[in-house]
Amino acid sequence: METSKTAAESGVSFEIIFVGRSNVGKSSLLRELFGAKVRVGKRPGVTLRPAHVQVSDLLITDMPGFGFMSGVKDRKQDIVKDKTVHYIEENAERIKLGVLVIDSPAFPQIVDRWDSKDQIPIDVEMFDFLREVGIDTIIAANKMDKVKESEYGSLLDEIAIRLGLESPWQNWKHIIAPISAKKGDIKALKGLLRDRLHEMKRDDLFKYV
Ligand SMILES: Nc1nc2c(ncn2[C@@H]2O[C@H](COP(=O)(O)OP(=O)(O)OP(=O)(O)O)[C@@H](O)[C@H]2O)c(=O)[nH]1
Ligand SMILES: [Mg+2]
Repeated sequence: METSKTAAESGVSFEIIFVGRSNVGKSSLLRELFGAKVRVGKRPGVTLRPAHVQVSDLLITDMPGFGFMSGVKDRKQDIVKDKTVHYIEENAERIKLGVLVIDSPAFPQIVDRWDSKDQIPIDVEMFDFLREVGIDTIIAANKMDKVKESEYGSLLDEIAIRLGLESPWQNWKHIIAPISAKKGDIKALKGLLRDRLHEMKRDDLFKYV
C-alpha cells in the first residue's frame, strides 16, 4: 500500500532556500523565477511558514521573512529567526544552495543602524551562518530598479563591504546578483543559479530556472 507523502517529502534530493528580511521581495522573486504560486503582499510578514515548490527532485523553499513584521511582536521575530536556523540545521544535508535576498537601496542603512548598537544585523548573521554550515550562498540584491544608474556601482560596493566582501563588488559577481524582481530583470540571478546547477551536473534542471 502506498503511503501518502506531502509534496515537500516525495522524491526530493536537493533543496534551494530563499531567505531574507520581510518585504525584500522573496516571494515576488520566486514567482518570477519559477512561476511559483507564492503569496506576495504589500504588508511585510506575509509568509509566516516555509512555502515549498517542487520541480523534479529539487525543492525550492520560501522561508518566512525575519526582521520587521507589521503587527508582529519582537519576540515573534526571534521565533521566526530561531525556526529558520533550526530548519536549516535539520535539512543542511540536502540544502545545496541558499539565496539571501536583500532590499538593496535599504541594506547599507539597516546594517549601519545595527552596527551602531553593537549588534550583528540579521542579514549578515544569516549570510555567515549559511556559509558556516557549508551552504553555498548567493546574494540576490533586489529592488535595483529603485537605484539611479549613476549610483548603481557605489551601492553594490557598499553592500559588498557590509557582507564582509572587499570592494569592488565586481570581484564577487559569482556571489552578488543585482536584480529587480518587480521589473522581471533577474538574469544575473538566473545565470548564477544555472552555474551552480551546472557544477552539480544538473543541467537537466535548466528548463525550470
Ligand atoms: N521596487 C521594487 N519593489 C519590489 C521588488 N520586488 C518586490 N517588490 C515589492 O516589495 C513588496 C514585498 O514583496 P514580497 O515578495 O511579498 O516580499 P517578501 O520578501 O516575500 O516578504 P515576506 O513574505 O513578508 O517575507 C511588494 O510590494 C513587492 O511588489 C523590486 O524588485 N523592486
Ligand atoms: Mg514572502
